[in-house]
Amino acid sequence: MAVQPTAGLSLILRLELQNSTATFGRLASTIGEAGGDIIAVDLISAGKETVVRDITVNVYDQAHGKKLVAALAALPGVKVINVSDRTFLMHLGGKIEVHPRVPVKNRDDLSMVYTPGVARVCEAIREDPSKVFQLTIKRNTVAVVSDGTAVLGLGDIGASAALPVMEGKAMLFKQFAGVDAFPICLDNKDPDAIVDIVTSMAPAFGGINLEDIASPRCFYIEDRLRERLDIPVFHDDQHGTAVVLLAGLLNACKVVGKRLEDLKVVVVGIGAAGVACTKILLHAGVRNIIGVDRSGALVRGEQYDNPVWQWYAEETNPEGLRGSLSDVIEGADVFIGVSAPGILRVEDVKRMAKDPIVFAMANPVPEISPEDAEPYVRVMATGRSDYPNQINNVLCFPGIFRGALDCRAREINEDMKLAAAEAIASVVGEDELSETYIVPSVFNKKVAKAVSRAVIEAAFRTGVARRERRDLLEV
Ligand SMILES: NC(=O)c1ccc[n+]([C@@H]2O[C@H](COP(=O)([O-])OP(=O)(O)OC[C@H]3O[C@@H](n4cnc5c(N)ncnc54)[C@H](O)[C@@H]3O)[C@@H](O)[C@H]2O)c1
Ligand SMILES: O=C(O)C[C@H](O)C(=O)O
Ligand SMILES: [Mg+2]
Repeated sequence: MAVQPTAGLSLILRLELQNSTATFGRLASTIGEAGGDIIAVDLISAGKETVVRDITVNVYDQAHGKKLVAALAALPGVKVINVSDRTFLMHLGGKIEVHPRVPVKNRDDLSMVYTPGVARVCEAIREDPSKVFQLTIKRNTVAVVSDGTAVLGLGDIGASAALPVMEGKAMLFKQFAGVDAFPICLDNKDPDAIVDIVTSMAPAFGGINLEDIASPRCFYIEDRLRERLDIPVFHDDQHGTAVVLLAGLLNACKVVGKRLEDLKVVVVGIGAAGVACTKILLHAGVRNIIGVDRSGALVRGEQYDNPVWQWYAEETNPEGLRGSLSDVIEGADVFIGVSAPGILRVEDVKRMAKDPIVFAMANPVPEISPEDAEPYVRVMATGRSDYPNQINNVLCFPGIFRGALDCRAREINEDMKLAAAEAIASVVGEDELSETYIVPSVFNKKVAKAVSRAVIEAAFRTGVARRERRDLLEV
């Protein structure tokens, strides 16, 4: 599926060029003709006969990058010295590190932060366990836990391969909401073992963000952990996604002038994200939702091995539509994809209702490319950073945990999620709303603040906050 060249695949080509404008001209036009997008040109060294330059080029995909490099290597006067991938360069050595909050400059400091002084702090926590929130990292630290079974849309790629995503989540927690998050990838797929491991490590954390754990195991793991722990347990692919989806849909409906209760919504991919998106939409008042997975639409009366699908079939698809995505998409107002790349065909988009809304949220490659869909849709969104309308759980998880940690919430409940969705939607003013601006940018500093404020309010309202309101001023 064609997507435009982006920074997601950006190459730095170190080239030795013969010192003539003709060489550079040929080089630039070869890159342009091959569909590469030149982002930067840097001079590394200059000699009499040759110069060495770094040319940064965005490409479509790896094959495109290879073709482009081969075309350059074939040019007279051009020698390819090295090709590096900027994304890989950003991952060298990992993306996060731990910093001490107080300096340890001498023996006095050492005897306070460490032995013997630390022992009194330990005793204080033993006497009053709630002091762990004041005297340790617990108050501001979240574990990002994955078993590597549903990493983005890449599937079960294992714990080590999941680590770059979990590090990325940890970075975003810190950058957008000041939350210290730690990536924990478990080389274990036994749901009960995962529950035991996470329960055992919970003392160090103020919250647990489950990430990229495949369904239906993710439902069991989250439910058990919520029963066993007194800190928020939040499966981001379920609830973070659902919150942002609802925020986007609230605003998209304003743009197209439709009401939630009148929509026909098709959700494809009835896994972690699809189930949670459906639940939040039902909660928000959407009545006609049809869920489609690999074997077609889920229909009441059928027997499914997955108990969550059994629930799903009972609660959705009021008209009992059967068949494939193509069969059920006729007349739909909204398509929500949380499944796999390229599964939505242009012909099917054309058969949706007037002013269709398409949220193709599979990562890293959406269900349909915006380039293919845009001519036929009114509002188009993906999960990616390189297109407008990024419906991605990063708009939710930093702020929702910020709020939960600050008021020391026991859990993140339905009211807190709805409040978060409304807060995200409200950051885009009515006068700013448009087809290409239904959710705020991830970089909009108002987002995490608005979300955490709304979440704290909802936590107090629903009685799950463990701090006094007045103490929040100290945060
Ligand atoms: N944009 C976001 O914020 C966001 C958040 C969460 C998940 N996602 C994306 O959604 C996708 C699913 O994630 P998940 O965590 O729910 O995974 P999951 O493994 O829990 O669920 C995926 C579901 O999609 C179904 N599926 C796969 N291929 C399909 C196809 N061709 N047709 C119909 N159904 C198909 C699977 O059977 C499964 O039920 C991934 O691509 C992920 O990157 C995006
Ligand atoms: O990681 C993302 O970009 C969003 C989401 O958590 C996903 O699994 O795709
Ligand atoms: Mg995820």
